[in-house]
Order: sequence, then structure tokens, then C-alpha cells
Amino acid sequence: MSAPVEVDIVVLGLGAGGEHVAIKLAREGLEVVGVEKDLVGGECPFWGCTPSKLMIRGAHVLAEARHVDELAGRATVEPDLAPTARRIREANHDWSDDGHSLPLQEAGVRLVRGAGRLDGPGRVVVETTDGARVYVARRGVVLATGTEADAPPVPGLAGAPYWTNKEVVHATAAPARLGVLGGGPIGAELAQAFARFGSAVTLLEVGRRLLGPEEPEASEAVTAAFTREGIDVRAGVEVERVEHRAGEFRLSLPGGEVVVDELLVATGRRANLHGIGLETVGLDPDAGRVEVDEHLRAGDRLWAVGDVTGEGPFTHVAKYQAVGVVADVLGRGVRPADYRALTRVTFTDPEVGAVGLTEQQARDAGVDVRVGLADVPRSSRGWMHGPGNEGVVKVVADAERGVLVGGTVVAPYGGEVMGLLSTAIHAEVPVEVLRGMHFPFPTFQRAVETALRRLDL
Ligand SMILES: Cc1cc2nc3c(=O)[nH]c(=O)nc-3n(C[C@H](O)[C@H](O)[C@H](O)COP(=O)(O)OP(=O)(O)OC[C@H]3O[C@@H](n4cnc5c(N)ncnc54)[C@H](O)[C@@H]3O)c2cc1C
Ligand SMILES: NC(=O)c1ccc[n+]([C@@H]2O[C@H](COP(=O)([O-])OP(=O)(O)OC[C@H]3O[C@@H](n4cnc5c(N)ncnc54)[C@H](O)[C@@H]3O)[C@@H](O)[C@H]2O)c1
Repeated sequence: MSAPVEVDIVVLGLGAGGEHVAIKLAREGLEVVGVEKDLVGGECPFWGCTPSKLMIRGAHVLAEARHVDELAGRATVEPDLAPTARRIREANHDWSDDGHSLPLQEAGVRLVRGAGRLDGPGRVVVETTDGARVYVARRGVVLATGTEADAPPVPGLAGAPYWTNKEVVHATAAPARLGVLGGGPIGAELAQAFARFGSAVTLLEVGRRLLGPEEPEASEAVTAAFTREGIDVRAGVEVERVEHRAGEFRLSLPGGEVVVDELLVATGRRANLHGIGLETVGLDPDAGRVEVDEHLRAGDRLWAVGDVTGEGPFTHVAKYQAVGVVADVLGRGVRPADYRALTRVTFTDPEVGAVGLTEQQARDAGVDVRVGLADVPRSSRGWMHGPGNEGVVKVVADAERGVLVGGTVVAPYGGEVMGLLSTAIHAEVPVEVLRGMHFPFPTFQRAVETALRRLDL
């Protein structure tokens, strides 16, 4: 092991959260070591947000083209994943991280490639190809190691050549038959994308509905759209066994079997915290997350950002928290982290944009709840949109305070439309003030106005 090297900050993991912290602190003149065992940039650009959204973009274009006969003439659509696969490969430079690692180093970060682990407060050991290196961080360590795909203990699954998000982004052609295990955001987004590229998709969700944590109305709208597009959605089913032989996956279900060519497992994520030395800094090594306070502090000279904090597994949360860590390390006017108006968007069609609490979460929190609903197909813009107009707007209000605490927009561009509810909840704008706003005709926003009007307040 080499002699310990003293620096100001060590950032362990250089994904969305860690990359931001490392670059900003180095630009402020701090001595920063950034440790990464895989690609600088992490999950989002290489195996997550970007490739999945590029697939979804191609898939949405196909869906729009399929409406031409009904709305605008005649079109023959021959789906081909190859151009999208090319865009994905170009976007992430063939899975090379120069586009991330070079700017990082230009900012002054010392990049150390290898697997790192905590070795007491302010100490990090990195296993590099040249042996172990030890760093002592005067100001502290920022833990930002993210998550990896988790797979359920279904007999026969381990060892079968199934896809996770790491493999699916390399697909260059849509399989004839695709099984998707898990109806969360990853499963739902990719099930629809592949269906639109021509795969016969079976989507298997163990819970009662797709997108379980979101409003039931959102699950209903998405399930209806999926079913109409020919996706075989099965919720409340548990796969009993998986067998892979002769190039096929055979999934045994109670009362039947599903046979597919490829199987995507999207049943949740596990934080990269195992073997990372949490016990050396007084934390529980078996915890599924690192608890942080409102300044992202997790212990003595220890901060954590991103998915490992369990505050919201989204790139925008990792970046939001990174801003907080930078301010706290530098001792600058720190804004305490606030998740009241946490936003999330599932990029299905219809898109599910949500912010704050669901109705059930608000009730569980003891809020005096009022709910307003509006059907998107019945709104002026929804009707004009025609095919593909499924959706609903739901607002959840706290009657006592006269403000919104949650909102969901399921609609074309639902994630964009939801933005106005996000502002309202973040700034606690009174519902009366919102009702007095101008809502341009004929935008999807007018369904939000209808939902606000229907609140019994
Ligand atoms: C398919 C998919 C689609 C997604 N789509 C969206 C989306 O549309 N919008 C959105 O907001 N979010 C999306 N997400 C979630 C988003 O990717 C994550 O929330 C985000 O990447 C979290 O950033 P992070 O910095 O916490 O972790 P990560 O991006 O996971 O980065 C952690 C880094 O730490 C490294 N690391 C781990 N252990 C060690 C170690 N011991 N030593 C050194 N390095 C280590 C890893 O190699 C990795 O590079 C998606 C995720 C997936 C999988
Ligand atoms: N648009 C976005 O922002 C976006 C997109 C993709 C992923 N992400 C984030 O990445 C994280 C991971 O996504 P995910 O969809 O893998 O996880 P998830 O935990 O959100 O959903 C997993 C789903 O799989 C189901 N499941 C679990 N075991 C199962 C089994 N044995 N059989 C069938 N279904 C099973 C669960 O009930 C759940 O519905 C999420 O938390 C998500 O927020 C975000």
C-alpha cells in the first residue's frame, strides 16, 4: 500500500452527483481526488437516462407516424432500431468516458481509476491496477456510489442471459418477443419503446399495478394505453421459474407459461454500498441507503449524494444534492435540502409527470385532503390531439392551508405541463391565486385549471 496522500476532498463515485461535486470544488481551488471504478459520468449517460430516452424518442416518432392514416394521409411504417442504436452509440462515444473524464481533469480533479472504500473518517483506500492507494481528506469524503440493477430470487433466473439496463442499451434490433420483469419506470418505459419498435412485449409486474408508487389514475391511464398498443400487461403475477434453453426464455407463471426471445429484468435497484467500509465510519454496513441530514452530511467528515441517499433515485435529485454539498463544504450560505416538491417523470406515452405527495401519501401524513381530477381526452387540447390523448390531471390539496401538496399530469408532454404544479407546490402558492392565473387556450395546461376548479375548497 502506498504512503497516504493528503488532499482536501475525496469523491467516491463519479456519476451525476459525484462528478458535479468534484468539478465544482476543484474549480473553487480545492485539492480534489475523484475515484471511479467504471465510466466517469455514471449510470445516466451510458446505461440510463440518455440511452433510454433516445430509444423512447425513436419509438414515439413511430407511434406518431402510425397515426398518419387516421389524421393526415397515408404512411407505411417499418420500424428499425438500428438508427436509434447508432444515436445511442454516438451519444456516449461508444461507451468511452472522455467527454466526462477530460473536463473533470481540466477542472483540476485528480482522477483515480479503481474501486474505492472508506477506511475510517476522512480516509479512502483505492484498489488500482498499480496497487492500493490511500488518501486522507482534510475536509472530508463525498460518497456517491449510486446503484446497480437488482434481480429477484426467481429460480432459474440467476445464470440465465437476461438483460438489465446495462445490456438493453446495446440492442441493435428489437427482439421478436420480449419479456419485461418489473413495471416500474424502467420496465414501463422500455416495454413501450420495444413494442413500438415491433417486439411482442409481455410486461409482468408482481404488484397490483404498473408504476405502483404513482397515483392509481396514472397506472390506469398508462395500462390502458399499453393494452391498446398490444402490450400484454399482466399485473399481480409472480414468475415461479425461469428456464433458458434453445435461445428462448420460458417463464412459468401460475396457470401458464410465457416464452420470449429476450428478457429484461427491471425489478429495482440496489445501492452500491456493500464492501465499501461503512462500518469504518460508524454506519451500518447492511443498510440499503446512507441517511443524510438536510446538508447531506452522513457522519464525521462524510457527505453523501445521489441514489445512495434514498431521497429520490433521479439524476436531478443527485445534481440538486450536489449543489448542497458544494455549498456546505465551502461553508457558503447553505440552503437546506427540501423534498416537498420532488418531481419525477416517467417517459411513457402518455408521459407521467408527478410532484410532491400522492393522495394516499397526503392522507397518511394526516393532511386534510381535497382532490381535483380532470380527464385529458375531454379537455379542448386533448380532444384536438385525438389518438394518443389518454391521460388525467390530479391535484391534491391541503384544505387547511389552501395550498397544493401534490400533483400528477398524465398527458402528452405530461412532464413539461407538470412544471407549473411544481412551482405552485415549491412556492406554496395559494390555490385561490392559481385559479386566478391565465391558462392559454388550447394547451394541456387547461386541464390543470379544470382540476384546480374541481377542488372542493
Ligand atoms: C434505465 C434507466 C433510466 C433512467 N432514467 C432516468 C431519467 O430519465 N431521469 C432521471 O432523473 N433519472 C433516471 N435514471 C436514474 C439516474 O440514472 C440515477 O438517479 C443517477 O444516475 C444517480 O446518480 P448517482 O451519482 O447517484 O449514481 P450513478 O450515476 O450510479 O454513479 C455512481 C458511480 O459510482 C461508481 N462507483 C460505485 N462504487 C464505486 C466504488 N466502490 N469505487 C469507485 N467508484 C464506484 C459507479 O461506477 C458509478 O459511475 C435512470 C436510471 C436507469 C437505470
Ligand atoms: N424517468 C425516470 O426518471 C426514470 C426512468 C427509469 C428509472 N428511473 C429510476 O431508476 C430506479 C429503478 O427503476 P426500476 O423500474 O428498475 O425500479 P422500481 O423499483 O421503481 O420498480 C421495480 C418494479 O418491479 C416490480 N417487481 C419487483 N420484483 C418483481 C418480480 N419478481 N416480478 C415482477 N415484478 C417485480 C416492483 O413491484 C416494481 O413495480 C427507479 O427508482 C426509478 O425512479 C427513473
